[in-house]
Amino acid sequence: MDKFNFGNSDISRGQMIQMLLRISIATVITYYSAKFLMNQLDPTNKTKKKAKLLAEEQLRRLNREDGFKVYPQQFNEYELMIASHLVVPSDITVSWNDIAGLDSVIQELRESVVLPVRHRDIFKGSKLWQAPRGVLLHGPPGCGKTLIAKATAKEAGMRFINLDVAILTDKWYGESQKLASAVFSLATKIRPCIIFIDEIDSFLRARNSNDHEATAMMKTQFMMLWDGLITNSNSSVIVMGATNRPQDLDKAILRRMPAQFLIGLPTEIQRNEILKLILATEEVDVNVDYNRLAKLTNGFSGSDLREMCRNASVYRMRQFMRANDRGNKIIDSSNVNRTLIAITMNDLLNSHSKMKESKIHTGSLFLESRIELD
Ligand SMILES: Nc1ncnc2c1ncn2[C@@H]1O[C@H](COP(=O)(O)OP(=O)(O)OP(=O)(O)O)[C@@H](O)[C@H]1O
Repeated sequence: MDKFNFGNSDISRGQMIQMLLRISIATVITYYSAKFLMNQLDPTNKTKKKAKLLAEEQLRRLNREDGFKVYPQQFNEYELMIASHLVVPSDITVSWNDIAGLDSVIQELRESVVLPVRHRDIFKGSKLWQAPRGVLLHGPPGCGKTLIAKATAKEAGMRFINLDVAILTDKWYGESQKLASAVFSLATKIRPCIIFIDEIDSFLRARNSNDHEATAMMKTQFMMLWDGLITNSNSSVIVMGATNRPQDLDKAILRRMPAQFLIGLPTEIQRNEILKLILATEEVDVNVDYNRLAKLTNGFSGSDLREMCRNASVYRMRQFMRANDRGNKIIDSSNVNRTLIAITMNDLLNSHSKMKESKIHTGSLFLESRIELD
């Protein structure tokens, strides 16, 4: 029998094998226990699990609704993290018809983005007639940038990744570079796809010496991956960014977004169109004067106009309920006098003056021109 000599004691081959076996089992147990413990201690563990489940569900829905042949198994864990921000086309409820007063922007987006993507088979030989790989929507808050990005995706039949950049920069997630690369590999796998980055300036602002080394590296990598899209002409992946502060963006980023659209505060004519669109689905009294409202709402964004109309409608409903409250009795909807629930000019004027006052207080009323002040 073979004997091994350890110091003063002899060990047989069997004992040697047994010892190696024990060491191996102990190593495996230690490895898995450490992994389990690290998973338990990782504060993002729950979020990651949730994100993975959500991503798998979204990808399954893409298969079901879009006839798209992708399966969660085809994606790595980083791509799944990003896929949790995927918006399935049927969940995008806005279209061009939901945007008022921005016809020229819509027309340009239709020609430069929607048509090349929708008809990419016809123009696949052309190196010039392609959708730009980067589109920048800039302008004050609440004027329709997100609305336009979603409607573009809907009209072009593109999938939409609403990228929350916090996930790339949050130190808890770590591995920022792998996630950044997953953004592009996922988008390419599910193309045609829009990667939408709201407040892109907070993520890709001009680089400076105060940047953390990891952040600077991630930005550089993001741009390299983006360049990969530009050279791969068939990829039909577009990065669409929205910002209130285009001046803060890195020049290198601006170069990668050749299509730039200013979505400014609406003019009087645009406000008139927006008000009509917002109120088109509501009961509105015949005395509502859209021209006057459009004149009065100088400095209001589309989102302010919506809020103004919503408050007017809440006010109308409250008045109606107070007048018709019969204790616990349910109001018979077939018997309601429709003129009593129609929003009136007074409701809108009251709502307007309250909003204007609060906007003046908060310093958020940016007038379009002095002429409209009076
Ligand atoms: N041109 C418009 N036509 C119709 N509705 C509009 C328009 N502009 C804004 N709205 C309304 O305002 C809401 C907010 O718009 P949106 O989120 O697109 O603005 P944004 O420019 O992306 O703002 P932020 O910079 O704050 O993200 C929309 O959901 C819509 O109800």
